[in-house]
Amino acid sequence: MTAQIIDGKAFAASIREKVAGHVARLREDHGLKPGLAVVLVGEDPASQVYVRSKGKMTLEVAMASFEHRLPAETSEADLLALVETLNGDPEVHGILVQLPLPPHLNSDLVINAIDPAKDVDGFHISNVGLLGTGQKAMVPCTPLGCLMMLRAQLGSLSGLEAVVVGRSNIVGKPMAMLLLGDSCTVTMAHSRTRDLADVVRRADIVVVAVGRTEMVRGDWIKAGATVIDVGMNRVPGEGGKTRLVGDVDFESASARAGAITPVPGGVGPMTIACLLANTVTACCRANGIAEPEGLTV
Ligand SMILES: Nc1nc2c(c(=O)[nH]1)N[C@@H](CN(C=O)c1ccc(C(=O)N[C@@H](CCC(=O)O)C(=O)O)cc1)CN2
Repeated sequence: MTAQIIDGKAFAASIREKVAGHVARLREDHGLKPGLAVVLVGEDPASQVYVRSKGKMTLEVAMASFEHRLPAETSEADLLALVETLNGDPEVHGILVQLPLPPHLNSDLVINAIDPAKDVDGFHISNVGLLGTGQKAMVPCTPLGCLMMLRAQLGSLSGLEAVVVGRSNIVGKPMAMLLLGDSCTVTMAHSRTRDLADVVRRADIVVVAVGRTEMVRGDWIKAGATVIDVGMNRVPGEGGKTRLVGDVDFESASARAGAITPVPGGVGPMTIACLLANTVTACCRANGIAEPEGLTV
């Protein structure tokens, strides 16, 4: 079997187009302009790239973009004061603090200082609790993007066996909650799971977010399974350059899977598209306007 490639880049473009339509309607019908504030502390090169993309794409869908770049040595008190200001700013509907933060800053403390209604990352403890109890939450962008791709690929997920490899707060745990919400039978596995290959082999859906280069091999994949690779690992490439590879060995896995996301061009682009979608959702909720269909779960 040769897997169908799930084109996250094209899917993300279609979501951004939908978001742009909703932004136009919010302006025409309600005089509203959704605004997203992104806070970057320090100069981590990858974070700088992501924050630049977020700002550019926010403007492309005609939302307001507020970028705050702070020096690496910013104190926790100063960062918390900025979050407080953004919480009170009526032009800001979504707040995102780019992770990772420099080690002297407590990211849990900072994230939990964000107004949960503006927490477009869905990382605030209130949103985690709402998602975990099946209530209306802000849903973390990467797992939201994965769920959208799975639904588009498979239709109903009800009753399917799903294995999530990786237990991070940003991807693994919320992904498991979302799959449970869609009535999958969910197993959470991780790098210390015994007989991991056998656990993965029983899955109709495999989501891998474990941060280990090409750890999941083709012979771990059940024939016809849908494989979502969230991994983003930089490895040496040709001519002294680096290249990006996932947590799944793409070549061998695509020989067995029914469908698979590539890296790059799979899950990554969905993350920013879902961030824009969450900002529209937050703006609607803040103003008592019915939320557009299809932008969240
Ligand atoms: N506050 C947050 N911090 C971080 C998040 C997050 O969701 N919220 N996620 C990641 C980084 N991230 C967005 O912030 C992100 C990662 C990757 C991509 C992406 O489009 N990747 C491309 C490849 C890009 C490249 O070549 O480097 C792809 O996979 O095709 C977008 C956003 C950590 N921090």
